[in-house]
Amino acid sequence: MSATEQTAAHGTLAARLDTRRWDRVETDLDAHGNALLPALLDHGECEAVAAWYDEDRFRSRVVMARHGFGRGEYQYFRYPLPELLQELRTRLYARLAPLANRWNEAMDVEVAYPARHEQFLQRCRAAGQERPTPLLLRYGAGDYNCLHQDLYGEHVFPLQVAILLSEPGADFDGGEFVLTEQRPRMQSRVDVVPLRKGDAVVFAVRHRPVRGTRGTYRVALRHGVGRVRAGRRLTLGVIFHDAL
Ligand SMILES: O=C(O)CCC(=O)C(=O)O
Ligand SMILES: [Fe+2]
Repeated sequence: MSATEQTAAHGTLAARLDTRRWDRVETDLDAHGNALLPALLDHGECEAVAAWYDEDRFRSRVVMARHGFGRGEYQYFRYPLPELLQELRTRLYARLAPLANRWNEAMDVEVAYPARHEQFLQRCRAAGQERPTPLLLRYGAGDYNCLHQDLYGEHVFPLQVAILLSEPGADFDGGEFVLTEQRPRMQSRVDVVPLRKGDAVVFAVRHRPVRGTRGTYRVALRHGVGRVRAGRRLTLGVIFHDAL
């Protein structure tokens, strides 16, 4: 079955996104700084996207060990993005922009995000952030991704999405997606997100607002991937701001 036929079997991406409980996604993001979107892609789509890794679709490749980022590698797509990825990026942005605006208001950040992704990309471009940031990551046995934040310039959209393309327990072991939160004057807290093949996680890029007894404060987040114990693990990363 082709990727297009698989999409038809699972409903169009637009229909799949429309039937999600976005109110619950927002509740989870507000409470935990991350939310699971189960089965965002079907297995056929995951395999098709994973196969892109060996195709000529990228502007650059990063070997993580060379930069102290961990072990494994990733590639940044070049424009134009593959249609499925372009559609994911545009549609997810539109769903998440209202929450991003609410978060900024809560954190007293005077940046408002436009309703459409293309309008936000124009703002990025005007500041020299023109290079696409969506990426495909590939890990083998022994690989991991150190805790980090995906910041690429002055303009930052506060949420991003990662989609697991491989099946834990079958394609790989270990390799858990983890998030840490650094709260002011407190010890760090960790959250492990139990992703299956095709599931996505939406998470805070850098900060999120937390309501305390004396008003709202800002918590700093970082994300990473624990050591892959065996097999191969691929992820599609959807970041909404472009890079310098
Ligand atoms: O491989 C992963 O699950 C993490 C990928 C990542 O760091 C990202 O999408 O920004
Ligand atoms: Fe990342």
